[in-house]
Formats: sequence, structure tokens, C-alpha cells
Amino acid sequence: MRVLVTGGAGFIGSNFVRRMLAGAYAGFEDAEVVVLDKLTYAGNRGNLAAVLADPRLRFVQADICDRDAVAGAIAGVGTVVHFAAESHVDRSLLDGDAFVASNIVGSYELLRAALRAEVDRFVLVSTDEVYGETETASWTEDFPLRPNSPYSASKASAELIARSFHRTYGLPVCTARASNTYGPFQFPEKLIPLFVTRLLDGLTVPLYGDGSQVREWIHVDDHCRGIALIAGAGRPGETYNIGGGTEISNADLTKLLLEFLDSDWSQVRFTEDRKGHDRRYSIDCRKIREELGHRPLIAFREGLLDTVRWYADNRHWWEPLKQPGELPLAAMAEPR
Ligand SMILES: NC(=O)c1ccc[n+]([C@@H]2O[C@H](COP(=O)([O-])OP(=O)(O)OC[C@H]3O[C@@H](n4cnc5c(N)ncnc54)[C@H](O)[C@@H]3O)[C@@H](O)[C@H]2O)c1
Ligand SMILES: Cc1cn([C@H]2C[C@H](O)[C@@H](COP(=O)(O)OP(=O)(O)O[C@H]3O[C@H](CO)[C@@H](O)[C@H](O)[C@H]3O)O2)c(=O)[nH]c1=O
Repeated sequence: MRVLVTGGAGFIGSNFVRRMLAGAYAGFEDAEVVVLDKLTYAGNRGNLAAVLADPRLRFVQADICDRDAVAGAIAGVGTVVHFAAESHVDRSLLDGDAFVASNIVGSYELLRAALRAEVDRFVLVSTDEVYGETETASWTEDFPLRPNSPYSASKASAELIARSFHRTYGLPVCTARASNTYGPFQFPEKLIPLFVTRLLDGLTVPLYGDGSQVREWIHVDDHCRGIALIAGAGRPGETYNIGGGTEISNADLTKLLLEFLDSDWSQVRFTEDRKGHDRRYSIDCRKIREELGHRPLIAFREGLLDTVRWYADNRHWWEPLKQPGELPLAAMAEPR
């Protein structure tokens, strides 16, 4: 069986490819993997260093908007797992162009190619951010989509196009909406790797607003296992939430990171809030648990501590990725 993994050189995609080639996913033990990745600022061939020499892996550097490249990469593929996207909310607030191109147009191109290639399964990796924000409820899959950032709106747009391909043409699409994901190889722009790498450098960390916003966190291994279960046995046309079950405010998460890194609250700088900042994300994951037997296996505190250790041990990986001054909100952070 051949599996096309778009965005396989990014954070979650590279973890997924390494685990798949290690035989971690039932039904995919003999899979050949084609990685299709443009290698944007967030993509790094080195993320796949452990498996690049594996003869079952083919790496194609191309844009998912490139029709001919996509047609070439998808030939002979049975399952598509579509991770490739612009993924950082703050960047989408500065400039949405790449988000519309990659997340909407690119997803359309892949769906179009998957239809022509008659694939058996197309997993669209979406996000819980498409629901917007919630005060008290935990979202089930049938909650309305109310995305609030250009990023989440672009992801919701891809979902709607995918839905139309299922309804109109019968393309066997499944959609996954996972919560905030953490673990090794995450680009040091998202909260956890940004704060960990800055604290390792002895710098302050920029906490947006009053730090009371709540996110639900899942370890990347638990997220990827959910995606593999959906790829193997998800029902076509269905959407599955994948959550970690740990809700925590950004301020409390920051306290944990300070504790792990022997730092204190004087390292925290409150900054201007993110525009349109969603207050709370929370998902109900009964559907994937009952249908596919998925539940998170990695406890948050242990997973977070392992992740902190990984960044401490892998400075050579993140040191070249530090980009002072590029992000809009980096203006609020001290220069590196
Ligand atoms: N990180 C999270 O917390 C999280 C949570 C839920 C869902 N997701 C979704 O999971 C997917 C992966 O997220 P991530 O955090 O690993 O992202 P990432 O930014 O680390 O990686 C994205 C990858 O996609 C590639 N890419 C981007 N545009 C491309 C294009 N036009 N053509 C080909 N490749 C392209 C990049 O080079 C990179 O390798 C995304 O679809 C994201 O929306 C992320
Ligand atoms: C980068 C940064 C973030 N924050 C806050 C904003 C959020 O409330 C919270 C987490 O921010 P981020 O790490 O950027 O993640 P968030 O915006 O929630 O989005 C993530 O989680 C989503 C899933 O919920 C994914 O779809 C996105 O791809 C992923 O980036 O921390 C800060 O307070 N300071 C910061 O410097």
C-alpha cells in the first residue's frame, strides 16, 4: 500500500511518517510513503533524517498548488493524509495570502487529484480552531463552524470543499479536528517551543493579554495515532475530533514550563493581546473513542517534561530556526 503524506517534513507530519515507517500503525506496517512538501520556513528535510535512507520513503519537494507535481506524487497512492498547511495563527494575522493559497487552493488541488487517482481514503487534517471559541461547552463534531482567524477560516474552507467532494463525487474523505499539539520537532514559533527555547536562552517569554485563554493540549504521538486510526477505519464522509483531554490556561502552562526550566515569573512579560484571540478551545472526543478506540495515552505533565528535555538536548535543531524580528508579535519579545 502506498500512502501520500503532504506536509510530511513539518512538525506533525514528520512525527507521523517516522512512526508509520517504524510500523507503529496497524494496517500500515508495510506501507510505502510518499512525502510531498514544499519545504516552507516550517518544513525541514532534517525532520525526516531518521528515515530518509529508508527505501520505502520517497521525498518530493513541491507545492500542493502545483497540479502536475501533485498528479505525479499521487500516482499509485491508496491513502492520502493531508497535513500540508500554513499553520501559525499569528502569521495569518499579518498576511493571509499563503494561507489562502496553501490551505484552500492547495487542498482543492489535492482533492481534485485524489478523485482522478481514485484513492481509497483521503484524510484531511483539520483543527479544532474551526469551531471558534467556547465559554462552557465542549464541541462535538456537529457543532457549527465559526472560525475567527484567517488561519482557521482557511482550514474551515478546506473542510467545506472536502465535504463537497464527498457529497458530489463520493470521494472517501474523512476529516480530523485535533486540539493544540505539542512534542518534538515543533517550529519555535508556537507557544510551547517558543517559550522553551527562549527560557533555555535565558530570555523573557511574551504572554498575550492576561494569559487566561485556555487551550486543550495533545501530545503529537497521540494526535498521529488518531490520524492513523482514521486513515485505517474512519467512515467516509465523517469528521472526528482528536483531543488530549488536558485544558489549561496559557498562564498555568507557562508556570509549568518555568518550573521545568528552573525559571520564575520574572521571566514573563505580558504583551498586547492577539487580535481576535479565541478564549477557550475544548473538544468532546467520544466519537473517535467509541468508533475507533482512540484515547490519549501520554499524560500532559510527563509529555511536556519529555518535550522540554527534547528541546534542551536538541539545540542544534532549533538554534538555526530562530528568526528575530520576523513575526508581528516578535516586536513584543526581546530580540534574541
Ligand atoms: N500544530 C497544531 O497544534 C495543530 C493542531 C491541529 C491541527 N493542526 C494541523 O495539522 C497540520 C500540520 O500542522 P503542523 O503544526 O505540523 O504544521 P507545520 O507548520 O509544522 O508544517 C507544515 C508543513 O506543510 C508544508 N507546507 C506548507 N505549505 C505547503 C504547500 N503549499 N505545499 C506543500 N507543502 C506545504 C511545510 O513545508 C511544512 O513542512 C496542519 O494542517 C495544521 O492545520 C495543527
Ligand atoms: C506564540 C504565542 C502564543 N500565545 C498564546 C496564544 C494562544 O492562546 C496560545 C497558543 O498559541 P499558539 O501556540 O500560537 O497556538 P494556537 O493559536 O492555539 O494554534 C495552534 O493550535 C491549533 C489547534 O487548536 C492549530 O490548528 C494551530 O496550527 C496551532 O498553531 O498561546 C502567547 O501567549 N504568546 C505567544 O508568544
